[in-house]
Amino acid sequence: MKLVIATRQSPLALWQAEHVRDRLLAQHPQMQVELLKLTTEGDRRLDAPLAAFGGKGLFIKELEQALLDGRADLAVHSMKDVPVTLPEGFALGPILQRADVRDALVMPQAVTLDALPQGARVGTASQRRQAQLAARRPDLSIHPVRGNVGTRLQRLDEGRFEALVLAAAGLDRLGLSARITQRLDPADMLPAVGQGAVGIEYRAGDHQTADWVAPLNHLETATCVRAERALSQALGGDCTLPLAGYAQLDGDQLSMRAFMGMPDGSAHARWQGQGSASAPEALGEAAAQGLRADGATAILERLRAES
Ligand SMILES: NCc1[nH]cc(CCC(=O)O)c1CC(=O)O
Repeated sequence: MKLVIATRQSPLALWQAEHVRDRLLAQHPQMQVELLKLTTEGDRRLDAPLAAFGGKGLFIKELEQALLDGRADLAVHSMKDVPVTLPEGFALGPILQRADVRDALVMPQAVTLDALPQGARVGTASQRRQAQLAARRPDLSIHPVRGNVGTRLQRLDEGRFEALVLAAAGLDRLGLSARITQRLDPADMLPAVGQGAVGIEYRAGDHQTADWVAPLNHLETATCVRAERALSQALGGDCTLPLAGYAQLDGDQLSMRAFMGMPDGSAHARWQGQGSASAPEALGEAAAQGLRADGATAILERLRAES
């Protein structure tokens, strides 16, 4: 029994692949699990704006090629970065238990978002984070920053901005929790669809691999992420949209909050509702409809006109 995991080489991607490897070894002690470390087009072009070269899909194309070639059996991803529709021939398998879903502020000089001085510079390249920051603190000035978590922290340490927004899960996984100044309540900064969850992709029809990795699935997380991805899909599935969505499961009840806003803070739409845990996609679609009714249709038109 041998499984090969295709992974990017960023410290976060490696942590996640090693985590899946360790979980597989705990499940199947006789198994041999290897990592195939690849460099993706997205990694090679970390300085270009994401939308300019085709979006986040380019971070996983090389991993999928390795699956097709049979050089690897599975690929491990942050669910936040997995497009809602996979190319033909691939399937999304288990989704592991979600870690801290929240965004985090890293700020050497302030203690809370509200305590940041007027006009403070905040580093983020995410339209979603920008739209929500602008809705709450229109005075802040947004500075685009891309690259791995370490690169972004370095830019902060160089003094390019006063605060940085990153996913708490990424910082925690990298042992950088001590750098977090404030974990933002989802009411203040709603996370991205899939944030904090790690998922496994394999070749469609590879039942052997599917069977081996199936025990890693965390049903509650998978249900929530299904609802969140349905929201994204119903709004066009573009993962660079200023869209946030977070589902939570309580018994049979699935609840969800969604947000879409203009990155300049000039308009936003919100929705909140409940549905059945047995129909997560239906809740995600209801959330998309709710957002549209609250102004997201006009926001989507304005975004399209500006791009
Ligand atoms: N887009 C990059 C990315 N993809 C997943 C994470 C963090 C881990 C996660 O959300 O699971 C990050 C870094 C960040 O946004 O700070």
